Amino acid sequence: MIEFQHVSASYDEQIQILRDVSFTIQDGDFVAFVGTNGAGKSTTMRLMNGLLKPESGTVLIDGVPTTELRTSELARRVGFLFQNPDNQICCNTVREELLFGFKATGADMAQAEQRVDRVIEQFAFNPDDDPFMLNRGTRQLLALASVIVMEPHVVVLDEPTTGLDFRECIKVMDIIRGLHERGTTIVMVCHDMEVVGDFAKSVIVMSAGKVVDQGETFAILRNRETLAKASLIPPQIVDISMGLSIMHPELAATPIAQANDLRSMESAVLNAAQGGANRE
Ligand SMILES: Nc1ncnc2c1ncn2[C@@H]1O[C@H](COP(=O)(O)OP(=O)(O)OP(=O)(O)O)[C@@H](O)[C@H]1O
Repeated sequence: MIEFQHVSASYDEQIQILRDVSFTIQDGDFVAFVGTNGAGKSTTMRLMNGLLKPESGTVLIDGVPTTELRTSELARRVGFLFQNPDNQICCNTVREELLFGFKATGADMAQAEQRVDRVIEQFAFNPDDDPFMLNRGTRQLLALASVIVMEPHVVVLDEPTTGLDFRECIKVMDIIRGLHERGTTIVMVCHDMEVVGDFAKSVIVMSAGKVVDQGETFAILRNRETLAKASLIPPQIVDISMGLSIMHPELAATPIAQANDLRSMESAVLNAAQGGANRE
């Protein structure tokens, strides 16, 4: 479990970046942090992996303040994927890169070699490839794999799909969904509301260094006040569903006004059409 209790933070003690931020992320959740540029989302992520310490308030990982956890212990509990894989990759071969976290935390290397072999197979990597010669999407997958291989309880992802094409984005998100299904807690910063709607179970909305709303994904993505506060545009189907129920108030009580994805919109529209045909 991750708890932020009245956390304030800054980089240079002059400008306060986070102000009195409180939230709880339960084990096994899949949470998306959303909000405008500069809202403080990445800063919040840095507080979770101890790269930044709170100026006031407490960040607790499994009940222990991050200020009391050694960096290696924190790294074992919370895996972190940076926005740019090139800030993460530092070794000359794929295999070395996947072993790096184990060496840095003094882990059992026999077990490490086994896990690395499994991940190389799962991702279909060539272990001898030079990471810096790989394309952007594969470097992102390698950075993700080097987090996953450590099997942390929590994986924090700062905009995991930025710079990826559609196919690469689906591949990365499918791997993250698989992790979540196997019980890993996922915390993700994401600007793409389609991705948030498709994957996240809950959403925390930030604006100007504060949490302005939090809750179940579609309760947030359907809240006009919250969307306006954080300048968010909901996923397309949600936008259409909300728009239709404004333009046609008689639809507000029908499944069309509740449709959050293409499949539920399709069945709501077909049902409505069949109802209309039966009445004729
Ligand atoms: N290393 C740093 N030193 C000083 N100020 C920083 C640093 N990193 C971020 N900031 C400032 O902190 C504020 C919050 O930045 P942060 O990156 O946390 O926001 P964000 O919500 O993740 O934004 P984005 O969506 O653009 O990534 C911004 O005003 C930013 O300029």
